[in-house]
Amino acid sequence: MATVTELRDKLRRPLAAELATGCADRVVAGGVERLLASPLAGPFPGVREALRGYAELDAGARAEALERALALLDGAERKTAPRPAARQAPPAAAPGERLPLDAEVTRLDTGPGGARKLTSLGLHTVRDVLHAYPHRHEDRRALPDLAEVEEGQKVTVEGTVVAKSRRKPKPNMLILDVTLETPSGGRVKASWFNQPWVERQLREGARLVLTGRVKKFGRSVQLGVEHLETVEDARESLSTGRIVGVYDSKDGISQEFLRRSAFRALQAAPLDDYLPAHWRRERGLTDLGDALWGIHFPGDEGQLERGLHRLRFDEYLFLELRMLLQGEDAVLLGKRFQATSDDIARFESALPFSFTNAQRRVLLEITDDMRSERQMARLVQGDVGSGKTAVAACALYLAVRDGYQGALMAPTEILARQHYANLVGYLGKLDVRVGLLIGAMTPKQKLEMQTRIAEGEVDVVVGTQALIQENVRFDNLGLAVVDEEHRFGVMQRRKLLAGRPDVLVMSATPIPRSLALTAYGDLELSVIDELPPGRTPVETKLIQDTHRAQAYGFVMRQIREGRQAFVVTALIEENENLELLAATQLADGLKVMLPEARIDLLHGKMTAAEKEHVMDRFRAREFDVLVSTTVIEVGVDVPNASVMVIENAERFGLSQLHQLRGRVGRGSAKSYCVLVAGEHSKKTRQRLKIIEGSTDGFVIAEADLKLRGPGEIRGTRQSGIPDLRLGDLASDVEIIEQARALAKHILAHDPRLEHPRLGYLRSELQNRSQSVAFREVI
Ligand SMILES: Nc1ncnc2c1ncn2[C@@H]1O[C@H](COP(=O)(O)OP(=O)(O)OP(=O)(O)O)[C@@H](O)[C@H]1O
Repeated sequence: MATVTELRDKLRRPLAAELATGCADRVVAGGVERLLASPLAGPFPGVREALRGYAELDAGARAEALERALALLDGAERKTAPRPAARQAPPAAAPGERLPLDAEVTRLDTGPGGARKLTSLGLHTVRDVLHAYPHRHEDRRALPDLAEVEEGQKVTVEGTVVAKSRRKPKPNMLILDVTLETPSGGRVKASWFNQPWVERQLREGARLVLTGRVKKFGRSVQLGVEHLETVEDARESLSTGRIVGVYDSKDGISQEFLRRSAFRALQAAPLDDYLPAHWRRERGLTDLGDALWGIHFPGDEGQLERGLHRLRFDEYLFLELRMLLQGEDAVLLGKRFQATSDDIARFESALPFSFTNAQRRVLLEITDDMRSERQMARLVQGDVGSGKTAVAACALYLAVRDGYQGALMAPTEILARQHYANLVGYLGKLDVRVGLLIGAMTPKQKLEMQTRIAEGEVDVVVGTQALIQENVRFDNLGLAVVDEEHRFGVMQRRKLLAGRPDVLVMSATPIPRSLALTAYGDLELSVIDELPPGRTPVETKLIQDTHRAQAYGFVMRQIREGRQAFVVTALIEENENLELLAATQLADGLKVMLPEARIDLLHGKMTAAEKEHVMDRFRAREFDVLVSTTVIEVGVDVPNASVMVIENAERFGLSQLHQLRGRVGRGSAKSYCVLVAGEHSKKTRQRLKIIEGSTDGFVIAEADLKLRGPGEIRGTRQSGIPDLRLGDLASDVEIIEQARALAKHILAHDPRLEHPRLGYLRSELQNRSQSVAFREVI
């Protein structure tokens, strides 16, 4: 048995080489011949026969011969080996060395360059890898039959190649078509463009597992293949034939690699539970090992659900523990401002509008805090466009009037520049000196700005993280405003707090008030629950991609009226390169479809300066349509843009769609949002209809939760809160209450977690706080 496997493994390498290079290689051929002559191949005359004269065969024939030999060996192996039980457990691997959780990833056997890839994703220890959870899961178990598949649905099918053809419609274009017959007798067609290397796997009679999106032509089903494996490979694969996790990644780091790394970490790490068994039992929580295997490699939906539930519970438990432990020194002395009503009136009289009642109420709450000697720590929450920045500008003005400096920290350079422009607009005419400090500036410019800040020659500084770096010293910082808190860790906020300025956090993430306490336990909450008058809600229309031409016809009419448009494309398969490709193709397609329009592109691979240049030109109306990947950040403000088209809208979370849509409808013109659904299933329609029917962030968040299934995007992207990678504040009310009760119970009996029984829990709390993967949580 061992020899079958060994010989098979040794033959797989040359096969891979043949398929990859497609040409006969003398070294590879020599290796195969030696292998055949070795005792290893002795017991397999059939294999030797299949590979007879190997070195003389041409490239295509070699691969076929190798495949024949491998098929024989597979057969031999199946006869001798007991078949692994259904795909419940992950494939077994040789038991390796045990590694402590804080062992560096270099000790995980992830292949050449593996450790470097992991660290480039911020994963430095085995613990980091274990807790870098997939952000969604894909069901890649082969469908028993194809009767129910829907257009656009991603499915996995297993079957035998019953027909195969190759076409060369142009000299440099090769199209391979195959028809696959599934065990239930269904037929699926699949095509590959310019991928000659897959041809070897597509011979008639080959048994394949394909994953891809369904396209239906009448009753015939066509698959846009994204993943292909032979049935034999699929049996040992971490990437098909099961529910697979999809991880956050970046260019050049494949999902396969990340799955393998998670697998190795799970095998190597001790998964001792830090929660005592009786606590788990009482709360219906599975054990840690089952949960971690369950989130990375679930045997079935049940295990995935159990795992998610347990790991979510843990997140809340640690969050609550941390908050309760920190609570002791919560009342801090801060700055005491005059913040007079005269100054507020002076600020308002310089505005081109008056504050809404909600803005006024929130300003009162803020000024109450500013006037007290307690340090202000307040969260201003308001839907997109509700006027949070205007309120923050007023608070900054009050601080400056009292002789202090103010700072505004934004999550990205685009937003920092935009806030800078807005603040100059609001405060410039009130003789407030506003400065900008961002990473993209030259060292000389930065130094100059730092000096001016230190010497008190700038009143309000706008920046990114650069603002909290060591070498920025304020002369007299009184108020720090942090935009979109969820992008920053609380640690960063604390750094900014050196010198104890009052702190105002702005967020557009809709969280029910009762739950905001958990997310921002140490912040008071103010809500701007009213939009400025005269805003007509953005009219939203959901269409299928087959009606795209009409949608762009409408865009063109808006452009002729002097308006501008955003076109946003979704992230495809977690790969920046593909995303860029999709955006570029879309932009090229639009140039053909809308020849009169001036079209430009914004994507994540541009440098900050390039992005800003594009945004500046868009704001200055130098072009009409901005095609963008999701780098169109929350908060981008181009009031003349009156229409947004969101392609493949089904790939976004609803809250994200709502944020994106908030980029239009910011001026006085009536604005429109077109959601183009690339997938036509009932469920997609139902979800997207929510956005079509409401412009209220809270309503949308709630409705979304009701519809969301376990395999869909969740965590940070949805909730917008970094402390929670899995947790979703709005849906987890019950778990939060349980976790809070347990945290209180623990600390009531043992305020400093000193009991030896809680040793594991204590060290997990500390370790998570230090772990890079949990950096945001601290
Ligand atoms: N009371 C008001 N009346 C009229 N317009 C206002 C009022 N307050 C703010 N605005 C304008 O509305 C737009 C959005 O305001 P602002 O940028 O302050 O909102 P925001 O809540 O910070 O938005 P986002 O969350 O999208 O960043 C701006 O163009 C601003 O000038």
